[in-house]
Amino acid sequence: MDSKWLNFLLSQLRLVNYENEYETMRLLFDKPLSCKLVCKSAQDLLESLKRNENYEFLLKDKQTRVREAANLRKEAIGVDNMELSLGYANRALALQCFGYYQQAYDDCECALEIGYPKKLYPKIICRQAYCALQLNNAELLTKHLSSLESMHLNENFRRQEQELRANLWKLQNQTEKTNGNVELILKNRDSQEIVNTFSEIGRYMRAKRLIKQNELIFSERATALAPIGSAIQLCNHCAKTSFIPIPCQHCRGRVVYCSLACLKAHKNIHLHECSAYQMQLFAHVGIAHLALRIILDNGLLTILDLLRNKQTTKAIWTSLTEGGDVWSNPTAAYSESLRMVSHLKKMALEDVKVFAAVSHLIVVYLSRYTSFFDLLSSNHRFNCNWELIVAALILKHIGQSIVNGHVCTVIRPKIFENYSLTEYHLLNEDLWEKPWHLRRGYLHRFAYIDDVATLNLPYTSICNHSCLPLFQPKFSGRIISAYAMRDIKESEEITNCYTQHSRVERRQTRQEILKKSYHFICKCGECMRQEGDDDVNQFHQYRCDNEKCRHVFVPQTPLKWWQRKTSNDLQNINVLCAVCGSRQMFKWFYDYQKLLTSLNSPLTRLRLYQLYQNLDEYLLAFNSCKAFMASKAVQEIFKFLNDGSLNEEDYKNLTRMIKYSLEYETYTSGSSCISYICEMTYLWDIIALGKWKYEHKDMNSIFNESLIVLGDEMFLIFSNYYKDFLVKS
Ligand SMILES: C[S@@+](CC[C@H](N)C(=O)[O-])C[C@H]1O[C@@H](n2cnc3c(N)ncnc32)[C@H](O)[C@@H]1O
Repeated sequence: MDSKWLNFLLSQLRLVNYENEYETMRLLFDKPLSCKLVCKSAQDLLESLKRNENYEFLLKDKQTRVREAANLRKEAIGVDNMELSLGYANRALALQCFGYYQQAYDDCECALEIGYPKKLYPKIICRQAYCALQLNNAELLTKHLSSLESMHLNENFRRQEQELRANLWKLQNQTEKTNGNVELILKNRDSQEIVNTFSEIGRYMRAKRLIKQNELIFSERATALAPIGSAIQLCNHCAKTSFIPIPCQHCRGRVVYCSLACLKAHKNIHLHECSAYQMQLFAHVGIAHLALRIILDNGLLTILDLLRNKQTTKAIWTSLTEGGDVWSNPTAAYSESLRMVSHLKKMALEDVKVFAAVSHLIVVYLSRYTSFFDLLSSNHRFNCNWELIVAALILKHIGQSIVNGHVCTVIRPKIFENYSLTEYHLLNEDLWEKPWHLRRGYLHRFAYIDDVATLNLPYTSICNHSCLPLFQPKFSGRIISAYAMRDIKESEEITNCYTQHSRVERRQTRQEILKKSYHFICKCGECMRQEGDDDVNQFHQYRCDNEKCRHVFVPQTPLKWWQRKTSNDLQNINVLCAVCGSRQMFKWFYDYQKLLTSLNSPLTRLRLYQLYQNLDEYLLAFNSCKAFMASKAVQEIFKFLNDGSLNEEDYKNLTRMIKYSLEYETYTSGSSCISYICEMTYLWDIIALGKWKYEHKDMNSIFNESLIVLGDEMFLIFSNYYKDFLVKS
């Protein structure tokens, strides 16, 4: 964030005691002179962001720009609308040939929308009609056939039209699928209830009846989401990660959608964000982006009716805060978000001031670059300071998101080298046999975990914390589903785990995080146990590498020393034997690490397997470091899988390493979690290639239990792979 602007703003914000969001933001909005100055400085900052962006874009050489433009399809520079529409139409054909009919259909729509040449209409309408047929959509097929009727068609298109018409009758009797099931699942909350303690602990969730292991406890659709990092692999509306992108025309493809339906559904939100994306504002504001989305996405505009009789700014604010009529409204979805807890009061004043500055900046942005405030004012009879209200709400939602925001963590394929927008994994022909069916030996490309978005989930957020998780979350786009990890008794509290759980992180570290970010001292069963760290320590047993000692010990700190990023960091590791006090040399680790960079040679791989086998001398029981080393080697060696250069010895050793990692995952986190599934992809590939035989009954139970946490599209990819290559092999 620009330090000159921030310093100036902080100097103007004379916050001595934090009272609430409204009073804090009033300090920036109420005094005319200072208000003018701070607005001007925010405006200058936004203009400079915009200038920098344009300048950087112009700096790129022409070739890069043309390539980017071609990738984005809709970039304004270098490509006119006609070229763009032909680009869409061509991509539609490619997608149609590949079997992505909905995506192909959407691309035809885009082409038509931006000026596809009239004389070529029969071609694109026939294409749409064909896709409609494949999608079993009789209504659309009828529509396109009737527009073809009024066109002059050459012999080829006339024949196509007749074939399509002959197929129409087959469709007309088919019943339409509905989304009723999804709606039902989202509303089904009958196994749990919410209790309010009216104390520090606040509200919590408890079971109303016995909930069985692996049972779905509840589902919730995020009211808002904000992409993490580069958004180009995430549909900004539904949060899917496997799709063929339709980018926004105006913000250089920084916002993409999985379908035209999502683009349209997100239109009223993006309307207020497009300019911000153009100037890359959201790259600077962190969690405040989610706060803004909570307001834009089914937020403030949905409750204007409830505010219509409030005559003053203060009256509006009062109704939105604790005890107010809108705040307490049991039916308004936005009220659920307003009721989430926030700890701004307990935070350092300096932090609150920075959040207030960012809230102010976003309001200046909305006011100068969008019509958001016109919309609010025109829908309200009285003259109120909406800028102040929105700034206070952004600050409120920032405070809430810090404590309640959920990270959407999913499995997805590793981004390919020289990645560009056209290389979305669904379009990568190396991977696919046909849509959603991978080629044999390619499942391990999905062994990556990524945080793709932050989500606002007011219902899930009611769950308090405990250090041993009770449910496993499944993220399918922006829908979270919570599955019981064990039987939950009637009246038992249904808790979530906000940190790393007690089998992978020690009590003190967990407690520090919870205190710092969530402002409470955890007294859960795990934290209160006398021998609280035994569960995690059992996975960190070493034999001292000092020849004179050789005792077994558990290091004090750092526990996961191998996670250091650079080799320099690794050299500075200071792990001491708890018995003799000598610093561990970890020669066995460094020798192993060195080999990881040259595994293209079978001899190096053989040497690595020997070193791996010798690890038991230093790493005891189920050891976290050994699991890390196994997983790392498997990852590296699998880079040579698809070019056929691995031999029988490799497969034997790989299988041994993968099984170790899987067992380690089962002991620490269980088999229904995405880190287990990542390790499992390697084993499935080995099985698919016929290099390891397994018991069908074992595999079936793994299949049923583990994949429960995969989002819908990943589930489809994994289950297709299972049916295509594992059941048959
Ligand atoms: C996501 S909210 C949980 C729901 C919250 N109790 C409510 O009333 O909305 C997180 C906050 O709840 C409180 N909390 C959660 N777990 C707790 C626990 N185990 N002990 C005490 N307070 C807890 C803390 O104030 C924490 O910052």
